Amino acid sequence: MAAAVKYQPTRLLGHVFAPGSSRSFGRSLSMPSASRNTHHHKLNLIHASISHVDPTPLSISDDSSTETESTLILIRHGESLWNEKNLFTGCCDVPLTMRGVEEAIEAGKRISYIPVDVIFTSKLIRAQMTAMLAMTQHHRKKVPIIIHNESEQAKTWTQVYSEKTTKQSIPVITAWQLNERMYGELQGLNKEETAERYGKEKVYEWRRSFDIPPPQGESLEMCSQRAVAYFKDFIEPQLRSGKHVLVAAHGNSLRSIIMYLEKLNSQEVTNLELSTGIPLLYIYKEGNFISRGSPVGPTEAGVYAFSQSLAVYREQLDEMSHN
Ligand SMILES: O=C(O)[C@H](O)COP(=O)(O)O
Repeated sequence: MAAAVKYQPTRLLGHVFAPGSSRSFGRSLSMPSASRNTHHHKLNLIHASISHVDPTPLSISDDSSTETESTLILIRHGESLWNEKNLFTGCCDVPLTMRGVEEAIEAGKRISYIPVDVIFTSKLIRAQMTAMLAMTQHHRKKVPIIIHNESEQAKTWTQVYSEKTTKQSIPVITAWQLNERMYGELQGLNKEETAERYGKEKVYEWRRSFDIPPPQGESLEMCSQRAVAYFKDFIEPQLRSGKHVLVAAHGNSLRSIIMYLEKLNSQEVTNLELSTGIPLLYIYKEGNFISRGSPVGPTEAGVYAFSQSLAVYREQLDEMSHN
C-alpha cells in the first residue's frame, strides 16, 4: 500500500500546453550511439564531474514495484537588458535586468522543494544568472558550482578537495549547444523597427517558424539540431540514471527541446511561446516524459502529490528544516 503523504493532488495551474491531463509518450528514448571521440570524452568529463552526485532518493515503494523516476525542470532565463529594449539578442551575451533577477528568484521559489542533482545551462550569462539566482531559493541549500572542464589546467585548478563539500554541491554544466539560436543579421536590431522594415509576417516567420532562418542566422530547426542532440546525448542519460535535472536556457533552444519532449510538429511549435523565468516541470519515468505544466508556488500540493515520490521528498525537506 503506498504510504500516505501529506500533500494531496490538486490540479496543476498554469499549464503551458493544451489544458487537461498530462501527456506521456510511449516512445522509449534510446540514447543515440556517439561515435566521435570528443563526444565520448565530453560525456566522460560530464560523468566524471557529477559521478560523485548520488541521485536524490526519489523512489516509489508501493505494492507493484519500486520504480525510479526523475524530474526535469526547464526555465527560460529571466528578462534580459535587450529583452527590455525589445532587441533581437540571439547569441549576444547580455545580463538580466532587475526584473529578470526578480523573475529568476521567483522561479527559484516555485521549484524550491523539487529535487535538483545537476544543472545544465548555456554559455550565456543571462541563463547562468537565472540558474544561480533560482538556486538561492532552494530548500536543500546545496551550492551550485560551475564545472570547468575546458582544459586540463581548468580541471586541475578548479579541483575540490573535500568529499563533504562536493556532496553539498550541485554541478553546473555550461554548454554552447544550449545557447539561444543565433539570430544572424537581426542581432541588436529592434524587433518593432525590423517588422516595419521587413514586414510583420516575414519577421514572425523568422521568429517562430521551424525551418526559415533569419538572414545569416539559425532557423529553429538548425538550433534544434544542436540543442536536442545535446539533450539526448548529455542530459537524458542523467535522467535515465535517476538524477534530477534543471536546464536554464533560452526561448528558442528550449522551444526546440520541448518540441522533442512533447512530440510537437512544426506547426504546433510555431504556436509555442515561453515566458521569461517560468519553470516547466516534467517527470521522466521508464523512458517517458510526462509534462506537468508550471508549478505555481512552492506550497502547491499538486506539484508534489501527482507524483508520490516528490511528495515524500517534500516531506523529507520539511523534516530536515525542522531538525
Ligand atoms: O534572442 C532573442 O531575441 C530572444 O531571446 C528570443 O527572441 P524571440 O522571442 O524573437 O525568439
